[in-house]
Amino acid sequence: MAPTVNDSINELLDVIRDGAKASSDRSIEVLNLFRRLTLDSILRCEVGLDHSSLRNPDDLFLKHCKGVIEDTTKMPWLYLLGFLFPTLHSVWITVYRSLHYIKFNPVYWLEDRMREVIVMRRENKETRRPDLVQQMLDARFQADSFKDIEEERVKSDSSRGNTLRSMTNEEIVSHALLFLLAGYETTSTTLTYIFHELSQNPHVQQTLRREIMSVLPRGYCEIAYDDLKKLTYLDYVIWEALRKYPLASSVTARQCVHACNIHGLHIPEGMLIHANLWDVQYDPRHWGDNPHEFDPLRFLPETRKTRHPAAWMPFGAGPRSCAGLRFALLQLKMVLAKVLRDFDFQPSKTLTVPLNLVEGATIMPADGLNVSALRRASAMSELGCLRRMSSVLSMSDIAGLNVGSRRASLAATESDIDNESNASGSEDMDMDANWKGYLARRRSSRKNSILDDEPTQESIHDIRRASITKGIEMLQVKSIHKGINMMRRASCGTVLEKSTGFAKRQPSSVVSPVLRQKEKDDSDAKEKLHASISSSQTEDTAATVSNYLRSKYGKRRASALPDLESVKEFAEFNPMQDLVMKSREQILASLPLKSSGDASKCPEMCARLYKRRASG
Ligand code: HEM
Repeated sequence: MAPTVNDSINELLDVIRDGAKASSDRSIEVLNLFRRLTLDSILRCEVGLDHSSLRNPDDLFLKHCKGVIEDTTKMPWLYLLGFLFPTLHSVWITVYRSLHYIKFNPVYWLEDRMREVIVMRRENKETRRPDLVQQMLDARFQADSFKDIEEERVKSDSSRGNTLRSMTNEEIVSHALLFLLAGYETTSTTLTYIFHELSQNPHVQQTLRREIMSVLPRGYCEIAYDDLKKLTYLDYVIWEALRKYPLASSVTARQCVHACNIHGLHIPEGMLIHANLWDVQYDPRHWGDNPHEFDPLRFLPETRKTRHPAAWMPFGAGPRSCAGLRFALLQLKMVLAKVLRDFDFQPSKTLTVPLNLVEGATIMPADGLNVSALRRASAMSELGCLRRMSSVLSMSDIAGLNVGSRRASLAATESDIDNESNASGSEDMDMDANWKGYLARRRSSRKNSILDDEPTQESIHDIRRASITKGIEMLQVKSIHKGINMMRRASCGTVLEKSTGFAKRQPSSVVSPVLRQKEKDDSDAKEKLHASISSSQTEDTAATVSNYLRSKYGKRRASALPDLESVKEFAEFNPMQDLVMKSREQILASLPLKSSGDASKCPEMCARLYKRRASG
């Protein structure tokens, strides 16, 4: 499942990027986006439909799912009657169905599509795939265990006794529909609330991002399931959002089976009981004096231990609690981990707080949610990662380049450098084309099939190799400027300065004096390099470029964080930050260093400062 969800999230990243670019304050409406994401994931994981409502906002599945949820907000009287008079449920269902003759009911459209898929999957044995529908098709039960729902059928066929039976098509259709709607609406609304809280609480967003970056540093394309388990603060953020917004509280009703007394309150048999989750999850007895505050640290293990187990139950409780809990949590974690690596979220100018909520099947923001999505300089989408890999791996080839024979191209004028920036755009396009071509081929190969092949290691490997080859080609066949440009891009966490064309680091608050000196030396080297390129001193320039590139980028690994940031992010996230920084300062002070050049001679410092990987 994780690779399938990964695919959808990669598409989401592109849509966020494009959507934010198109708006003046980079704001995007995320509720609708997340609905499209969760719809795509659930359709892929549940019924094997290769679907992309993220790419196609007019998608019919999306339209009808939205229609179902909207109906639940427009006809609350019918749902209320259902709750008040549950024994008359067959009447309410008939009323609901009859309304179809007045107004088209989107549930029927979805039911028909599910039926088509299931009939087709049952008839065509070659369409097997590891999804939920397949499990239902394969399932076998004791006929007796279905007495309740199949009473008529089992009675009339009593001679069969304990024979096994499979699920009927109609049973599978109704389960599939339930999973589709439950999976589509709840997770997307939860994501919306989480992004709202993150944009309102920048310190939480920052801490969470640091944790994510420390476990999944730049260069990681796919997120492995095991890595997600290491993200504990991410868990706290999700749990706290589900505490503050128990959006599915309206579906936690139970019917009393035996009359009983609870704390003196008599509950007769057959009575419908509804847990008021909003009261429970804001109760100061469990959550302290300020339950309205968004504080993920409420879920620290020691605090959790002392709390009543039923004080938090956004997924319901007991044997009939949410059947999609694990899937929902997996998806929430993957989306947050990937999106926060690439974007910084802030409240949009048009946002009004508190959110205007509306009740339907779930409790959701009535007007969606607008947030501003700012792409981070270090954004590392799958494509970016491939680009960077190709840039970095090509370094082994640059050593072999005959720099001297490229004098002509090194004698570049200022306008050449500008052209080079444009050319780098075309390289980007080449790489984009590589990637898009690969996706298009994958899609067209599945065009007439409902089957979605999982991306194999091989296919990922192929596209990587293609990008690397492309990068090497650029360096060898074209000019060295393009090589330089690629090396520049290899240094992530930097901003490009158009005027000089060289990377300049963001100022860092936690940088030791020696590291500062190193930065200064770096920037001096860059200026010298640029000056020599501009003044066409070809012989010197060739040597300078070659030395500069080798010393600066030659040994960097694709998955490594830039040295300064690695140390900074690790240290800032670590609660031992002060101790770490102090001990490092002490080590630095005790070293006999005269210049930053000496630093590289000191193995201890190299080990501590320069070669540490964030994942180390
Ligand atoms: C953050 C996301 C989600 C929340 C907050 C949520 C919440 C709930 C709640 C409160 C219930 C009622 C439980 C009870 O009565 O005790 C429920 C039931 C259910 N949920 Fe979820 N859910 C989420 C995601 C999902 C997903 C992604 C799926 C499917 C893929 C799903 C499928 C179901 C199903 C099938 C039931 C009915 C279980 C039964 O009656 O036995 N849910 N959910």
